[in-house]
Amino acid sequence: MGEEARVSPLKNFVAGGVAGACLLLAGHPLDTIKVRLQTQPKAPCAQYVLYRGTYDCFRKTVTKEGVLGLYKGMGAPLAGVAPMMAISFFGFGLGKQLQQPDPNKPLTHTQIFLSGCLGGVFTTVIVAPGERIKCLLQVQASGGSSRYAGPVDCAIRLYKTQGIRSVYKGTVLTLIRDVPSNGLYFLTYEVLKNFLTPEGQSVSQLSTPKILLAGGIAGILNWTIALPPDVLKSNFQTAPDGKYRGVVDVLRTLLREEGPKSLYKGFNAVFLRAFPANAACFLGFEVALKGLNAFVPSL
Ligand SMILES: CC(=O)O[C@H](CC(=O)[O-])C[N+](C)(C)C
Repeated sequence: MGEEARVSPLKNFVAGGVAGACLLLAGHPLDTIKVRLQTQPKAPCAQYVLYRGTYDCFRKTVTKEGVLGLYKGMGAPLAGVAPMMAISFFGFGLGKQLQQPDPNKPLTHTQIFLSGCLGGVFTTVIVAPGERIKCLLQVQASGGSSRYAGPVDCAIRLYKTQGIRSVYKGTVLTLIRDVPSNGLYFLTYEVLKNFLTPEGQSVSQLSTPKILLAGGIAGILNWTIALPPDVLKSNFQTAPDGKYRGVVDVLRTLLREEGPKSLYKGFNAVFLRAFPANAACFLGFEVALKGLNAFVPSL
């Protein structure tokens, strides 16, 4: 693999930022639904459940809060997703460069996977606090209370009351979610890009529908392994302090109270979102990269 020209980590960083903005705009409404479904309180019987499913959650959110309700909690990701994807693409590019001293020697699948994993390690520094704040805001809106006025207020209060540990609550689960899924994400995209490139053509000439297809599938596969740790993370990060003793305790509690199916809570919302959001993400990346190559080739 790898007849593609080598892209500098800096170009990956800038184009990754554009990719992140596209990902957020296309995916945030379904992300709100996902978090609300994942964290809704367990009802004594089906009749009292707050949201009966993806459509029910969508309908109730729009009826109660308007369409903008779907964009609740977007302040933190807005400031977080673009840099997160910028760092993710940067880490991926750096990982590839570190493992490929000779640009003419193609990388193996394992090396591509490991490059993606490196991106996942780097992003955790900003993703863990970003997710903590985002989930708290999404859940408080769904519960009807407004303890935090917004992302900055939330970050300040968490920091003031319990320090940096509270802001970074859920870091281990974020690593468990993002390191392997990042590896699979980039590996899938690169493999599909090569597969979809007609014989004798360069991968950089891939058509828009094929980029969308490769990006969308990469997003879906990424979530098949990211969803169970994501459910644990959302529950852990939004739980009152002291409710869980740690990662294993959240897993045990969820399995005991709601069974193994609970690890795929929010499945419909996640998979409905994954394809369009990640298709938009990779298209944004490729378009931005073409722009950078044309206007700032030396970057
Ligand atoms: C698990 C996750 O956040 O996936 C990201 C894409 C998405 O659908 O939000 C991509 N990445 C694996 C780079 C974090």
